[in-house]
Amino acid sequence: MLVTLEGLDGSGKTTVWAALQERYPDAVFTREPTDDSWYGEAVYRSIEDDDADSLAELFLYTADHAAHLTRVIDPALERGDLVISDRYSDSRFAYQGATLANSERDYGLEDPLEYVVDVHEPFSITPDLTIYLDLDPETAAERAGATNKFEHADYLADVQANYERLIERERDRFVRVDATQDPDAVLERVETVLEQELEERNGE
Ligand SMILES: Nc1ncnc2c1ncn2[C@@H]1O[C@H](COP(=O)(O)OP(=O)(O)OP(=O)(O)O)[C@@H](O)[C@H]1O
Ligand SMILES: Cc1cn([C@H]2C[C@H](O)[C@@H](COP(=O)(O)O)O2)c(=O)[nH]c1=O
Repeated sequence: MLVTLEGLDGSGKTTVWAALQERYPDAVFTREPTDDSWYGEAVYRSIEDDDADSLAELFLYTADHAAHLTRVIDPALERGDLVISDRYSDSRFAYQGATLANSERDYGLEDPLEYVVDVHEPFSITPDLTIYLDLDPETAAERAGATNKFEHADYLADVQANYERLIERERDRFVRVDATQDPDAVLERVETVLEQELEERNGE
């Protein structure tokens, strides 16, 4: 089963992801951008470049995703492992959807979010469950510390709007968790959601 954690920068995904490792010692814990491949390194270079071309950046993230699927996700799912990823394709749909929409250059994309979804369609795997840590853009930017070009409230507001579009059309896959709660309460809620999903699947 593939479970993904999504949300704005600073919403607490990595905090939850790290805590879940104690609860699920046999699961495969992974993340995007990857932090153990040259594809991921290329993505981090782009994140640091305020003038990066938005379309090129989309394809760097997508290349990292493709290699991540081949190297980590596919084999783990084939073994029947539980996979928990800190960010996954919805991050691309929401973030690059917003970046492309706001780009100075006109790429001729009618609906950037749909374009990014379509790029993934032939080769990617849709998660079984996506936990969305819901936080307002201002608090998210504050918690994240505004250390990169994405961590600003006005940009994160556009990203949030894109996440809402994604949630609206896949209500069964997404579970929203209130990320304004204290970290223990957030973790407890995430664990409950995950347990319920695992029980349902085991009972099938
Ligand atoms: N529920 C919470 N309440 C208050 N602060 C939190 C909460 N969860 C995490 N934090 C703090 O917010 C900051 C960002 O948390 P974290 O790195 O887990 O977020 P993230 O969603 O993974 O961010 P990013 O996407 O930018 O990597 C950290 O300082 C963390 O300690
Ligand atoms: C996977 C992915 C990530 N991003 C952005 C979101 C963050 O600002 C950075 C780095 O991610 P981290 O969780 O803070 O380490 O990259 C993105 O724009 N598109 C993506 O697909």
